[in-house]
Amino acid sequence: MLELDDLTLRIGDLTLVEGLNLQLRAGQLHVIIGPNGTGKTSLLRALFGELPLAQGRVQLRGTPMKPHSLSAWRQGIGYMPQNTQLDLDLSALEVVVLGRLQRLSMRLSDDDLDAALAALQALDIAHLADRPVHTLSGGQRQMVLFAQVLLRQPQLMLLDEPVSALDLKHQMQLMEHLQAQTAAQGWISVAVLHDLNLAAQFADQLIVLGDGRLQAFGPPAQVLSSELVHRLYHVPVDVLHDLDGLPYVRTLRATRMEPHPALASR
Ligand SMILES: Nc1ncnc2c1ncn2[C@@H]1O[C@H](COP(=O)(O)OP(=O)(O)OP(=O)(O)O)[C@@H](O)[C@H]1O
Repeated sequence: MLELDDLTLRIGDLTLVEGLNLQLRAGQLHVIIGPNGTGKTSLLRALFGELPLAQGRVQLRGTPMKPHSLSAWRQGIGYMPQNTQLDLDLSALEVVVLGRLQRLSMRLSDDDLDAALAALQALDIAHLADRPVHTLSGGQRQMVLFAQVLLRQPQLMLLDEPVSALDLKHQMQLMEHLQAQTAAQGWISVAVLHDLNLAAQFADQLIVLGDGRLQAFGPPAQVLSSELVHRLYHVPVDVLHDLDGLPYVRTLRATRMEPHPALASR
């Protein structure tokens, strides 16, 4: 369990997130949704120990996060930040092996290399293994960094917009892998997504942030409503349900473009 108790985050005079209480369970995929600038990235950074807590407590499996022992805290965390720029003179395989950094001694073991290759294969990107990472496309980099955090075998997985550069096939591949491994390995996974339909399809629990506060928390079928989406994003939507009862969001246009009169008469 990851417990957030009365968490408040500030940068200077700006309060980013206030009074957040959450209990996130092992084996579940939690997806944070919410408008731009509402504190999603800041929350992940705080959970990784990159942004100090202004107030409140965070505990992972009973162990509190403490400012003087952050490197120990981070050992159990797979963190994939939003920025996936990789100006390194390393191959994709070498970048993935860095996921084992906390365990690497002077030499790489065959086991480390096998695990890195297996992670690339599981994500269908083994063909990228020898490519220098600075030559990869944005989507390829994102997949390689995902393989790297998988290799950490984290207790807590923090992913900031992990599919933002991915095509449809790779979005599904990454999310399916994350969901399956979270359940199988008992990870506590937290991912920020902007795509509400992807969030509804894969989240066990949605964490809905708006105006720096928790607006809703729970399974997508209970949480996602037209009223909530409209209140958050000020966009008219219908929230419909598929045959499995999963919600999906259809955006509605408030106005329709009329053809220019000169074109309409043609
Ligand atoms: N280093 C910083 N200095 C000043 N303000 C910051 C800093 N980092 C974030 N903020 C502000 O904190 C607020 C929350 O930012 P954050 O990046 O957490 O939002 P977000 O929900 O992840 O947004 P997005 O969906 O656009 O990625 C924003 O108003 C942002 O401008």
